[in-house]
Amino acid sequence: MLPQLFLDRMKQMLEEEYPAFLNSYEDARYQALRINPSKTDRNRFAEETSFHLQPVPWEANGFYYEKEDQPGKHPYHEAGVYYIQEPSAMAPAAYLDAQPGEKVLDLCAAPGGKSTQIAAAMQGKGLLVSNEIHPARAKILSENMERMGVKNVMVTNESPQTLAGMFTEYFDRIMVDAPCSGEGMFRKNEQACEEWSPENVQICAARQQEILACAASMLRPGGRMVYSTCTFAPEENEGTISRFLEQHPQFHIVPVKKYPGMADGVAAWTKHPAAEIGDTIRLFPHHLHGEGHFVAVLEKEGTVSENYRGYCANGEEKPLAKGEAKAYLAGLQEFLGKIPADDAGRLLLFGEQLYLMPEHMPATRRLHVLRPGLHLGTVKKNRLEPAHALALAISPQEACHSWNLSVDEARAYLAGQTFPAEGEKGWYLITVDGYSLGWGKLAGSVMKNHYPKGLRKLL
Ligand SMILES: C[S@@+](CC[C@H](N)C(=O)[O-])C[C@H]1O[C@@H](n2cnc3c(N)ncnc32)[C@H](O)[C@@H]1O
Repeated sequence: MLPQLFLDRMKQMLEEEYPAFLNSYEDARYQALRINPSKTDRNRFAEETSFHLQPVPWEANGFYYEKEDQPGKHPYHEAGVYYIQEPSAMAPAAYLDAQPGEKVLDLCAAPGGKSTQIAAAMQGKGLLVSNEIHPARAKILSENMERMGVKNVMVTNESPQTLAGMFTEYFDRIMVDAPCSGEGMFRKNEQACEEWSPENVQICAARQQEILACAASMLRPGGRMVYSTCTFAPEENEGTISRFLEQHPQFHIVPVKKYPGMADGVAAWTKHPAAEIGDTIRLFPHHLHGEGHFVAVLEKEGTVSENYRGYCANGEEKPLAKGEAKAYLAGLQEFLGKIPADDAGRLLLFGEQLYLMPEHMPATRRLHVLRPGLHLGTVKKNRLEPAHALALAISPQEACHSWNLSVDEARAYLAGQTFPAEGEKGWYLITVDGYSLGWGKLAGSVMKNHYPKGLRKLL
C-alpha cells in the first residue's frame, strides 16, 4: 500500500500527469542487465544469447530482458558476464563518464551497481575507490566487484567524513548515489514503502547535505560529480542540489543530453531553486521504461596541470621490493602465464594475501580496506594458492591451463561437484563457454573443485 501522504504530495506535484503516474504502478516493472565489456562484446552477446534483449537508451551496455529469461539463474551471472541492474539506475554512472586512467570515488557504493559500471568505463586503468559505510553491505560490494572481475578497485568501509579527512581535491570524478527515502523503488521494494515518512524525507535531505559537502572537498578543480537518488521527494532532489550550490558557489550544474522520456528538474518544487535546476534530470516511470530516479551532473570550477596529483594524507602504498616480489612472481607462474612488467612492480602483501594494487593506490593504514586491488592469491606453506578474484579477472589465454564446461556442466561445478579430467596436473581455470568461473585442481584424473564454498549454489 502506497502511503497516503506520499500520494497526496505526488498529486500536488504532477497535477494532470498524476493519473498516468498512478497507473504506472499497475504495469509490470522493467528489468535490465548491463553487459560487462571486460568479459564480452555487447553486440556479439546480444546476437548470440537466447535472452530477449532490447537496448537501454542511456547506457550502451544496458539491455532490458524479459521475465522468462531469468539471467540471475544462468552460470554467466556467476561468471560476471553481466550485472542485473534496474534500468533507470544505469543513468547516473553513464553521466559520470569516467575515463581510463582517472582517479574515481564512488562514495555510497553498495551493492555495486554504479561501481561496476564505472569500472567498465575505466577499462582496468586508473584508480577506483568504492566505498560503503555499512560493513555488511561493504562485503557484498566487494564480492560484486570480484564477480565482475574488476582489477583496479580499492574497496573501503568508511564514512564520508573519514575519507574527506584523508583526501583533499584528490579525485577526478565522484559518484554520490545518496541514501534516500527510496520512493522510486516502492514498486520493487516494499520495505522502502513501509519505512517512508515525511520526517524520514527530512532526515535523508540533511544527511545528503553532509555527504555532498564531504564529496565536494575531495573533488579536484575542474572535476565532475554526479548526485543521484531513487526518490521523487523534491527536498532530496532539487532541494538538496539548490542548497548545496548555495553553500558551494564553486560548483555549477552541467547541462547534459537528456534521452527521450527524461524530464527536467522542476524549480517550482523547491523554495529557493538554483538558477539552472531545470538542467537536472527526473526519471518517471510513466514517461520511460524504468523506475523513479533523479540525477544532477555537477562540475567544480578550475583547471589543473597535467601532472596534478591531489592530496592524500596517507601518501601512496609501497609495493613489495623487487627482491621480495621475485618469489611471489615465481609462485604466480604456476597458474598465470606471463605477468606484465608494469604489474610485477605493484605487488602488495596484506597478511598472507597477495594483491596487485591499482596504479598510485593510497596507503591503506588508518583505513578499513576490504580489497586493496586485485586479489592474486593466498600464501600457504611457502606456496601460492590462486585467488577466486584472479580467476574472474583473467581470460583462459592468460592462465597456464584452462578447462571449458558446457552450461549444464557449469551448473554442477557451481554446486561444488568434482569431475573427471585428463591432463597435466595442477591448477586449471574453469570456464563456461569460454567465460572464467573459478579454479579447479587436477590430480589423478579428477578435477577437484575450488569454487569458494561460500559462493556455491544450485542454479
Ligand atoms: C542508494 S544506495 C547505493 C547504491 C549503489 N550506488 C549501487 O548502485 O548499487 C546508498 C548507500 O548509501 C549508504 N549510506 C547510508 N548512510 C550513509 C551515510 N551517512 N554516508 C554514506 N553512505 C551512506 C547505504 O548503506 C547504501 O548502501
